[in-house]
Amino acid sequence: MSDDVLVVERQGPVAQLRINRPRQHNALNADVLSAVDRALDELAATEVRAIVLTGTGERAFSAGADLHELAGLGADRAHDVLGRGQAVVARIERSPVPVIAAVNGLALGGGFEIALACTFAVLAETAELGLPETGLGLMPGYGGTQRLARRVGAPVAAYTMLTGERMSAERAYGLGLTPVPPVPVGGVVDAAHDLALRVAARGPRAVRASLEALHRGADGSLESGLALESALAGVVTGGEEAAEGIAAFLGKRTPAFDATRGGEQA
Ligand SMILES: CCCCCCCCCCCCC/C=C/C(=O)SCCNC(=O)CCNC(=O)[C@H](O)C(C)(C)COP(=O)(O)OP(=O)(O)OC[C@H]1O[C@@H](n2cnc3c(N)ncnc32)[C@H](O)[C@@H]1OP(=O)(O)O
Repeated sequence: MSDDVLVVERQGPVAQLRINRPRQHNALNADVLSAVDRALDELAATEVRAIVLTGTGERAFSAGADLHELAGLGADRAHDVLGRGQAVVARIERSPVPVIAAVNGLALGGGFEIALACTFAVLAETAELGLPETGLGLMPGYGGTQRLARRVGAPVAAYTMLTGERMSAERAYGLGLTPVPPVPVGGVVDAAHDLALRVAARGPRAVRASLEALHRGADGSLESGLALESALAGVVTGGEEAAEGIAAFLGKRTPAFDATRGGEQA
């Protein structure tokens, strides 16, 4: 399951997608985004429980949209490709299993926007995040204007977009853009995999339902989110997985979630 521009590897319950255009600092072109879309399709049919997304090398996670591809795009075509690109990024955000970005270096423009759409990110100490588009007469187009403002507030989002100033991994951690402290660049993929394995060891249907509540709840009011949470929590609590998890705790043993049937999909 690999295309040249995207390398897909399975390691037990965890899959790794690696953007593989190191000479262009892993710039995102149509081939990369289409390959990500295909990989998500293929992985949806498997029992994968977490996905790690990273880039080849230690210089860049991704330097953003491919500027060669952007050059000369007319407004209509740009609107079309933006829409397709946004759809792939939204798919990452709404993945039923967590997508963990292992940000192995520069994440600029669309590269930062993709990292923002991931469930969470592990940053290399050398990582720098930025939205340089306005300096090129462009603007963020893969959700950065919306997701960054929702994550850190409009003033920091505006400053990042309007100055193009990059933020360090430490600054991003301080802003809450990552739940874990930055790690040495040589260990960022391993750190993301370790996190993925921690998630993969938990109740898979409970994880999926928790993510579904988080994602779908973000779209509406607190009231509608609470109603969604109680509906999902009801199914999960009444399921075989919860029965196994509780029995394992009371029996002072490790839960065998793999042995539980899908039951009613949460
Ligand atoms: C499902 C279908 C979807 C279709 C999608 C099609 C595209 C649609 C576009 C939609 C747009 C959405 C919104 C997002 C916009 C952007 O992301 S705009 C780009 C923002 N990124 C940048 O501005 C970063 C540009 N790069 C740099 O600043 C520097 O390269 C660097 C990353 C800081 C590294 O510098 P340095 O180490 O000095 O290396 P360089 O010599 O500059 O680069 C090496 C080669 O890599 C090429 N390159 C680098 N970045 C890009 C890029 N973004 N696109 C294309 N190519 C890039 C660079 O040109 C060099 O190439 P050569 O000169 O041939 O060696």
